[in-house]
Amino acid sequence: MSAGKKFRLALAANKPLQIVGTVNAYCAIMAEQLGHQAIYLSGAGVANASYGLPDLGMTSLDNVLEDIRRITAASSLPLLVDADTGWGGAFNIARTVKEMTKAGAAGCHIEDQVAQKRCGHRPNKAIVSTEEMVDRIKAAVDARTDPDFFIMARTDAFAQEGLEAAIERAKAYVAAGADGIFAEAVKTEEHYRAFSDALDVPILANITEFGQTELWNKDELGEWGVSMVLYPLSAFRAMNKAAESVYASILEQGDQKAVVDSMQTRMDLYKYLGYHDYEQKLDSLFAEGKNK
Ligand SMILES: C[C@](O)(C(=O)O)[C@H](CC(=O)O)C(=O)O
Ligand SMILES: [Mg+2]
Repeated sequence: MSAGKKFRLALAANKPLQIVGTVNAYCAIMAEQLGHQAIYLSGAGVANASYGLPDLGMTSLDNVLEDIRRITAASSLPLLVDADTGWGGAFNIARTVKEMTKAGAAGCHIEDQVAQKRCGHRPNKAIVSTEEMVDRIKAAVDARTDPDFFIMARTDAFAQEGLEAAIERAKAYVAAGADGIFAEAVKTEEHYRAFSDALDVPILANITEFGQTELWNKDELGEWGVSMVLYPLSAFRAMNKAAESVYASILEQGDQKAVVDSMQTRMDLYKYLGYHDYEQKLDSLFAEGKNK
C-alpha cells in the first residue's frame, strides 16, 4: 500500500487525525510504537534541528528529502511533509512532489507565502496572489505519480487579509485540486467552523505552541469540523528543553547526577530499537561459529 493511501485511510478512521512532528528517525519510531497513526516532518524542524538555521526558507528540497528518507526508512507510518513554498515555479514544484513521493512521503503541504517565507505564526508575512498559488497547486497535482499522495494547500492569508479572504483563497485552491486545507494561524472556534463549513475537503489545525493558536483539544477541534490536528514541534521543543538542562547541569555540577532521572534509560532506548533481537541474533551467530 502506498504511503499516500495509508495517510488517507488514517484520515478516514480518525476524526480528527492527530499528526505529530518527528524531527528524526528515532522520534518516528517512538511515535509509531506509542500508537500514533500519522507523523509530520516540519520545515522548521528540518531547518532548526538538522541544519541549525531559522525557519526562513533557507533549506533546500534536498535537505528535506534527506530527512524524509531517514524517517520513512525507520517507520511505516504515513509521513506528511512541510514543502514550504515548493522551492520555485511549476517545474520545481512538480519535482518536489515527485521526489517526495519517491522518498516515501505520504503527502505534503505547499503554502501561499512568498519565497522569502516566515514561520506562519510570526508577524509581517507576505503572500503571493491567488493566481500564483493556484498555479502552484495545479503544478503539484499534475505531477502526482501516486494518485493517493495527499496535496494540501496551506493558506497564510488570514493574518494579512482576514477570514473571508482566506476562505475565498482556500476555495480557489480546492478548485485547483488541493486535497485538504491547512488554515494557518487562525485562532477561534468561529474561524475553524467557517473554514470547515465553506469547504468540503479536510481542514488541518496547526496547534503549535507559543504561537497564535490556543492549545485546543482534539475533541473540540473535531466538533468544529477540523479533520487533522498538527503538533509540528511539540516533542522537539520538549527535547530541546531537556537537552538544555542536561548540558547546563554537566557544566555546572561536573556530573549528570541531578538530571539522570529526566533521561530515557538505556533499556527504554533499546526497547524502541528492537536492540535485544539484534543482540540475540548476534549471540546465536557467534555460538554457531564456536560450535563449528
Ligand atoms: C508548521 C510549521 O510550518 C513548521 O515548519 O513546522 C511552523 C510551525 C512553527 O513555527 O511553530 C509554522 O506554523 O509556520
Ligand atoms: Mg513550516
